[in-house]
Amino acid sequence: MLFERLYVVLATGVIAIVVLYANRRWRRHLRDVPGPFWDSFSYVPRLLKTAYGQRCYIDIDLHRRYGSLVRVGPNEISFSDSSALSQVYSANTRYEKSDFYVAFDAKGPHGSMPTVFSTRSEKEHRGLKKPIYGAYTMAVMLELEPLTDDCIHIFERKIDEKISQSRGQVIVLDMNEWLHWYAFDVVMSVSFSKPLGFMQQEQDVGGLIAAIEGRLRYTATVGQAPFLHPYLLGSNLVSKVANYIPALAKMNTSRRIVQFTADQVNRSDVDQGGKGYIDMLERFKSTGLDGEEISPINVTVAASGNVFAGSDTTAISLRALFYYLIKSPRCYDKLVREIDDLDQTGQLSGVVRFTESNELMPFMQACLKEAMRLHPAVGMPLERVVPEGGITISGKFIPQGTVIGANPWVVARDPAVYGDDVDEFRPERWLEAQQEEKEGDSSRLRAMERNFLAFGAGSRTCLGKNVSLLEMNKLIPQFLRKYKFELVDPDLKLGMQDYWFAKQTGLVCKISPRSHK
Ligand code: HEM
Repeated sequence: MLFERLYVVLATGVIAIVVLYANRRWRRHLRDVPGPFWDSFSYVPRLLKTAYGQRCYIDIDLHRRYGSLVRVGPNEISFSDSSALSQVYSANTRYEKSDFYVAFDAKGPHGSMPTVFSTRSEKEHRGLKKPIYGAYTMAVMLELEPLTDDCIHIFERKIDEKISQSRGQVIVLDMNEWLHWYAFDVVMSVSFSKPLGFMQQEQDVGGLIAAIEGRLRYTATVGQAPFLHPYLLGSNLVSKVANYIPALAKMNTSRRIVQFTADQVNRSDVDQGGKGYIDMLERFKSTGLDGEEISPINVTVAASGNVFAGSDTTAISLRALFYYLIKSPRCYDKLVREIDDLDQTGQLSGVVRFTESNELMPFMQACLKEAMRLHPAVGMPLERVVPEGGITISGKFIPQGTVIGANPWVVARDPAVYGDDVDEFRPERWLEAQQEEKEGDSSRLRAMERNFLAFGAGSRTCLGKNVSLLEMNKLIPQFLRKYKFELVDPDLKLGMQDYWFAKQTGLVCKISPRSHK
């Protein structure tokens, strides 16, 4: 009797699970969107694929196999149709961020807090962004430019010392980590008026880079099945226990990153007076800028965005540019000629200024754009929720509540937009499109810009874009003017760890002084 009852309970359970999964798989409207069969059944394939750290390549491959719409989860669709991009990622969008971003919330003293980056609500986003966006303008960055110069001086001094220790010969430098240290020192300088000393100490100060990396592994992976987060590191109890398990402690670092930021916010050692500039933190704190009040905890949360998002992204873009240039001697030489011509005619400052690079170096701008096209810093879909009324993409109706997203890596490789040589590093494509625009046809450039999601798009476009443009536009010409860069292994193909940020591994370079410098 007991066994019979047990059998009935078990059979009912199994049937319920089968019905649940079948219901998911054959959901109306989504059932005929192509994609790997098991991805439409369960969240496990998504979790596994992301945990593998190669999501950008996986997504490119999926779209090449299945077309512009791919079902990548029971309720998730990846799209690459250009015509839908400006609708989904627009300035006044109704497409809110998905729960993928939940695990990116900052952990404050009183629990999780959505940040300007992680908040799902567009309304809340506007409220969080309004008091701080004034600190990210290019005018502010130009005021803070001398802080970037200081970091470039430190970087140059370090390289020069190593070259002189090797009697003026070639040195070998792990540009992977040095570019990261540079990017971190700059973003800390413009944010808090002081570099943390990554380059000075030649190490990951306070383990901050490792802390961010660990957290990203968690957020990127668990974000594939965000309903798990409250039972994992989103739970206070689990989070406390995780601190005693080294493998989990590495990922349980959100509170530490926020605490680090709070220490900077509460600093007493930085004298703002007489400096001739106001750093970003002071601007966040100032209530006068946009007439908006901002609470102390919101200052910390806003500043933690700079800590979390401000270094990996720029370092990845810089690495991409160095790598593609070295791999393409034609482009490398052309860019060096552009810089040298300006240098020889006295048009460059001691440290190249942003305006010199931005206004006088068209090929340099094209190289930067092309490197960021081929290697966007974010390597996973920018997920959004379809609002009321649904959306039709590639002729297919997708209902309200479905999670859709375009991966910047996928849309940047659309041959219909960028041409058949889409996988090649060819900066000239941007100059050609700009020329067409000058001649009255802007269609190609507009399409290329629309598919360029390296900085995101619409209302959630990167806030720190100007910070990174400042850093990159100065460092690259300055270094190419002074040094020659080669790969230690000329056949090197960079490794990849894609946990939201598509981080390269293995960029080890030979650096030698250029003879006339
Ligand atoms: C080359 C460098 C950078 C790249 C490629 C980049 C890329 C991106 C992308 C793709 C997004 C949108 C993500 C989404 O839609 O989910 C984003 C948002 C954001 N980024 Fe960046 N980023 C860079 C540098 C920075 C820097 C230096 C900072 C801070 C100093 C920063 C702070 C932010 C913030 C706060 C957001 C959220 C904006 C919002 O939702 O309003 N980023 N970034």
